[in-house]
Amino acid sequence: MSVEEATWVGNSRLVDTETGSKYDPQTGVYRSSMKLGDQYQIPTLPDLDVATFVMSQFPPLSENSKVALVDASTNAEVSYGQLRRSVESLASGLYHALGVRKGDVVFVLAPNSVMYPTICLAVLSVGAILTTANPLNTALEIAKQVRDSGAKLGIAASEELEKLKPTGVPAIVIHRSSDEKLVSVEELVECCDLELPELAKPCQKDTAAILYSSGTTGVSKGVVLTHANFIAIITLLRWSVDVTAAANDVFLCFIPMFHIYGLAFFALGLFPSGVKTVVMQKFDFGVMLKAIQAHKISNIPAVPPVILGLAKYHDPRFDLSSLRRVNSGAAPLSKEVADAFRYKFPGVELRSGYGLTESCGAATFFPTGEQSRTRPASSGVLLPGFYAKVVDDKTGLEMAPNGKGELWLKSATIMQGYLSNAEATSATFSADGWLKTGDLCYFDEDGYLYVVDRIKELIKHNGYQVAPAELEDLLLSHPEIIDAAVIPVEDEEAGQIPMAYVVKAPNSKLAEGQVIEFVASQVAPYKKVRKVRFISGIPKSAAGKILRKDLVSLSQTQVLTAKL
Ligand SMILES: CC(C)(COP(=O)(O)OP(=O)(O)OC[C@H]1O[C@@H](n2cnc3c(N)ncnc32)[C@H](O)[C@@H]1OP(=O)(O)O)[C@@H](O)C(=O)NCCC(=O)NCCSC(=O)/C=C/c1ccc(O)cc1
Repeated sequence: MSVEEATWVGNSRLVDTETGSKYDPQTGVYRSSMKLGDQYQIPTLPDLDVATFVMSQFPPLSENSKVALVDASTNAEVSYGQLRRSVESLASGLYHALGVRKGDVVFVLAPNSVMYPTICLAVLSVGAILTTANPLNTALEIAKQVRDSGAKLGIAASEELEKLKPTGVPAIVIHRSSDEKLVSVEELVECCDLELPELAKPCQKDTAAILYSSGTTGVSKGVVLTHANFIAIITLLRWSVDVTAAANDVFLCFIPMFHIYGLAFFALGLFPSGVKTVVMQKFDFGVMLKAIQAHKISNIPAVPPVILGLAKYHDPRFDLSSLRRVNSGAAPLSKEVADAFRYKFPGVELRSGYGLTESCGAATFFPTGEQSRTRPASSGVLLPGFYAKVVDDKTGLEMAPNGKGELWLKSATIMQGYLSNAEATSATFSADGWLKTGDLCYFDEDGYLYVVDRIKELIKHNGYQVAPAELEDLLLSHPEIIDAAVIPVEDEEAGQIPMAYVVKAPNSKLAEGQVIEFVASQVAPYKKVRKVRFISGIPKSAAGKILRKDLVSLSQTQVLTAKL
């Protein structure tokens, strides 16, 4: 597959601007009524890999000096030409110097940096499989993911290397180290330039990444995504950048590249649009305001807590007049927060989108800011090529517009399944291949999606997934806890916080603070249980399933009672 063959012809906007999702009463299926122009068709050539696909659409060689990435803390710039060379050199180093081969899993443990996209594109170029993790995860959590994914090599920020050591997996660091025995990505980028043999190249059906998500129930599982899944979402992303007129925007990246939202946008998907992205290593509100002013940022893919922060705490000493578009994803954006943001920033288009790790990122979006302004509670319309059903959980019937039920999805971006977990995979797909999202939704008559509630057992803290089952397993490992259930409690700033109901062993003197500390010492900060209530028994169904809704109602009553 040559680079030229993968390149789109021209860049004119052949976009059908009819929007909405059409409902077919015969089949009960909603589908996008928007059409992709000819130049945005999802490539079907079987021997195409996502790295070749992305790099084939970099700006032409005559524009090699165009800036792709800027480090927000040092202002160091990476041009598209440098990015291409770094990817090719690192891929060569991974293959020839480190022996990484097609199908090997490479574990990336690092915060955001301008090097992160190079690492992802190089790993994918050699046909290795990317697995990523939050560097705030504990050594125990990382060891579990290393084991589950079968990682063969680690690529870590130097401060995270210690967490990989106990796993025994060989690891390299990102920046050159004073320890001469440590190989670094920087050295490989500088030294290696041997060609990759044709045989090593991956193709569309090969696995590209294993990202972790708890899905609708249970603990975190490896979501298997292919090159084809990424090629499809990246095609749609490029189309959406064009259709939302964002092609000349300067983007700000603080959402993490180790999750699908940041990975699909910033580590892979925005480069075909030729945009410039300013990268923050981690989120800091003040640093974000400074970066917007200094780099004249116009577009921020964000999450609700950041939008709330901008609406509430924006410091007028900063000039944010460059801002044009802010996206919200990863967690529900309330109408109140959206209204408050629009009041503070009347000239900025705020749009919500809906997506999942299991759908390789976005499934819905808003083509225009106006559509979003008039429907502040909606998450937009289906992306082209997506099909949806809204299924009543009791009757199994497909719901017409305004009828609520579980959202089911089909598209070229949907995962292959959960790694080595046939049971969870078959529970998540219907017999005829629909992905059951675990979200309670409806479409209005114009085909706009509204996410009403979560059916799945999941807590979203700052847009990060927290699996109740994982915290319950931990709580049950405490010698003085005989039963436990973890539920979400609404929180203005973080969206939700995890709260535990705990049954103590007889005569135990366990206190709330001890339970909080016990969990906190073993999990990443965003998973901490932040409230504990003791209870005599956990309510369960006849089949032994925790009745979480009853506990959520109980917690709300307890809050009200405490207020009186
Ligand atoms: C920017 C946020 C909202 C806030 O950042 P933060 O204020 O730094 O807070 P953190 O949650 O990152 O963690 C801070 C915690 O870590 C701690 N911490 C800090 N550094 C340290 C340290 N080195 N050591 C140990 N502790 C530390 C720190 O003390 C603090 O602890 P605590 O106060 O107890 O919460 C951040 O949480 C964030 O980026 N969240 C986004 C998560 C995210 O991208 N989720 C996407 C999942 S995928 C998905 O759903 C996709 C949807 C999608 C939807 C639509 C689309 O179009 C496409 C996709």
